[in-house]
Amino acid sequence: MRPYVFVNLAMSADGKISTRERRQVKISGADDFKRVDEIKAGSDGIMVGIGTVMADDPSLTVKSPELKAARRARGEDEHPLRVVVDSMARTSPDADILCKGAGQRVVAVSAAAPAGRVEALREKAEVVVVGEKGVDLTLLMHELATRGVKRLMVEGGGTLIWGLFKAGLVDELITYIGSTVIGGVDAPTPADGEGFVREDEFPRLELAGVERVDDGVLLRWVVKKEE
Ligand SMILES: NC(=O)C1=CN([C@@H]2O[C@H](COP(=O)(O)OP(=O)(O)OC[C@H]3O[C@@H](n4cnc5c(N)ncnc54)[C@H](OP(=O)(O)O)[C@@H]3O)[C@@H](O)[C@H]2O)C=CC1
Ligand SMILES: Nc1nc(O)c(N)c(N[C@@H]2O[C@H](COP(=O)(O)O)[C@@H](O)[C@H]2O)n1
Repeated sequence: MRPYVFVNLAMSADGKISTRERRQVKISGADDFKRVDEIKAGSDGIMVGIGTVMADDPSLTVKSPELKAARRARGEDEHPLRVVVDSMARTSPDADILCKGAGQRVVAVSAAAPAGRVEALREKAEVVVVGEKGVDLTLLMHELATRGVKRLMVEGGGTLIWGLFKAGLVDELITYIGSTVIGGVDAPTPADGEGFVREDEFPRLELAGVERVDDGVLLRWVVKKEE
């Protein structure tokens, strides 16, 4: 049992999701940010890796007052359950994702995480231990499903997205391609990590939507199930 997992990200025309300094950059325009807010508000959970928390310090809150009100009217928290994938419990207890906006948080750590940092995080979030040295994403998905997460949005970054593809845990990939070039061999891309080598390992995608948004294009891909 696991949630439906969809990845949403914004990349430049040359396929970069940030600069080589891993600084947060604005790739999307106003219409795309509105779309992202809507799909976030329609999700039960939203997940990022610790690399994104340290680079961007995102809150991952729903921004629109109307969307927050609609969630409350459905009996939901204003914001989806926020999840950080963080083997060594490096998330700062002062991170925006733990401090901004009401609602529940899960920090997924491994058994190797230092006890003191885990205890500090327990003040702000539920800490789930899944995996020995790194976070076992399959076990984490099961834990999230038992907490009622049916639709999970993944906001990045590239290392986490790679890990999810590698584990066969992605159902849908939504990419906004913006009208800019970032460049840099070390700039992060939508799926980093070690990468696949054999063609028979490559996840296969079916194009489910193409739409012009702002000055860029939104692509929706559905991951084909293995036959
Ligand atoms: N344009 C966009 O849409 C977005 C851009 N970004 C950008 O992405 C960059 C951050 O990406 P990145 O550095 O790759 O960091 P990620 O957010 O992908 O976090 C990666 C970290 O997650 C932890 N992790 C734990 N278990 C796993 C696992 N099983 N698989 C994969 N990762 C795991 C690892 O750290 P540990 O071993 O310590 O647990 C790993 O280094 C930033 O520059 C940010 O601005 C981010 C989101 C969206
Ligand atoms: N969709 C999208 N477009 C961009 O241009 C971006 N830079 C990002 N980045 C993601 O948005 C997060 C910010 O979240 P908060 O506003 O703090 O809630 C950031 O961390 C990236 O995940 N996304």
